Amino acid sequence: MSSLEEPLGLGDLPKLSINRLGSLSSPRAYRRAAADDRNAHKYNNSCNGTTQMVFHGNSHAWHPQCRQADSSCEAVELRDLPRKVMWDLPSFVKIVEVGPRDGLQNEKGNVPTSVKIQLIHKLVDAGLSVVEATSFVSPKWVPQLADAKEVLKGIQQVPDVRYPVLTPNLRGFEAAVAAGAKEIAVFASASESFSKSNINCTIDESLVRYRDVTAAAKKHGLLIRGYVSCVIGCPVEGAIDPSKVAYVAKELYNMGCSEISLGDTIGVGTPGSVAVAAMLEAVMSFVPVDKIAVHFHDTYGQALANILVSLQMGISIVDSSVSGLGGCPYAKGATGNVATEDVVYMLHGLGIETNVDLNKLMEAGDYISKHLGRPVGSKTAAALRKLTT
Ligand SMILES: CC(C)(COP(=O)([O-])OP(=O)([O-])OC[C@H]1O[C@@H](n2cnc3c(N)ncnc32)[C@H](O)[C@@H]1OP(=O)([O-])[O-])[C@@H](O)C(=O)NCCC(=O)NCCSC(=O)C[C@@](C)(O)CC(=O)[O-]
Repeated sequence: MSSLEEPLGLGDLPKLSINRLGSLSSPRAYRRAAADDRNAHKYNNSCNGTTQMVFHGNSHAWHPQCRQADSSCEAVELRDLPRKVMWDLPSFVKIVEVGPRDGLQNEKGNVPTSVKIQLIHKLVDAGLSVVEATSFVSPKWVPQLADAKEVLKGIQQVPDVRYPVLTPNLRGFEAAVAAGAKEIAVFASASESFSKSNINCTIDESLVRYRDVTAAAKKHGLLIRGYVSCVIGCPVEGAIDPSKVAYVAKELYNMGCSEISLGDTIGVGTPGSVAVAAMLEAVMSFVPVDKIAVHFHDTYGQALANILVSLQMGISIVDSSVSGLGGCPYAKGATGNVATEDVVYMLHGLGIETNVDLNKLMEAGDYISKHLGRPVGSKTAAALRKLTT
């Protein structure tokens, strides 16, 4: 047993091959790439190649730009540098916004249904194509989402946008379908203790239950998302063996989940070779990489670094929560998900497309933060607001 205050025994995890990480940047590769870029800068613009960082209001990004006033170097913003030092990054990342569900399930105060609906509309308006709307779980367990039916019915669904909802059992599934759900999500755990405290059954019992739910969903032609929680650590059991994560992911994939989201529920993962990379390697043995999503809570401030490593390993689906809302009522010590604004800022900075408008996303973040009566929980949004007001 390890408490949250004690470091998890991650060193005990089995050592798996991490070949895909072989392409991570080395200092030598970095120096070579940087030299190439300096040369390109000089050759293309016949200038001395010195640059300064300039803030571009429209794109909300800092870019290196030539110091020479009359230079045409503006075009040479060293855009390719990230790709030179970090190989294999995807050109597009799909963001799955989980704020209205994962975020609001953890709020102590009551959030009115109309506010939840408005938040979802704002997130879709910002360009997010997947917004997890709510959960059809027992209101005794999660009273915050007791208005699931009203929320789902109240949304003006936009074509081509997905609004998955969590369903823990057939009862929840039927209620979700009756309210108009077109996509559901089942949620299992790689930790026995968390499975028991979150859904009151063992891992294997949950898989039996989810076989019924996914069979029913397939009959109705619904899309199915599968979650695995505690993929790195559990507040009760400590480090979780990657083979346990791989087992649950494989079972969910084989029962018809089209996307498997791997949740670092208590946010203890680090980008080091053992924790996140080994877990992803283990899952990739059973689930195609383009079907895997990563879901990092930011308890230890490691989420963005973990996402970056995941991208380098081929992942292109990332879960996040506007304004960093979130946590799980049944995972002691878990704080919010990584903030969507911070993920978008990082991805755009890497030259990766998301189709998300950061301005509109920040408006959604302001809206819900104001409602909850606290400052916005995204570092990016806080910094950009200071810069532009
Ligand atoms: C699974 C159960 C229902 C088992 O709960 P149980 O108590 O074992 O089941 P039960 O069948 O005895 O039901 C208890 C009561 O709930 C009712 N009930 C039963 N099912 C439903 C339903 N679908 N909708 C509405 N009501 C329901 C049922 O009718 C009964 O009511 P009563 O007869 O006492 O009046 C419960 O444990 C539960 O709802 N758990 C959900 C907990 C939850 O939502 N946790 C947060 C989501 S997971 C998460 O956040 C992690 C994730 C996904 O984000 C990834 C990550 O971060 O790692």
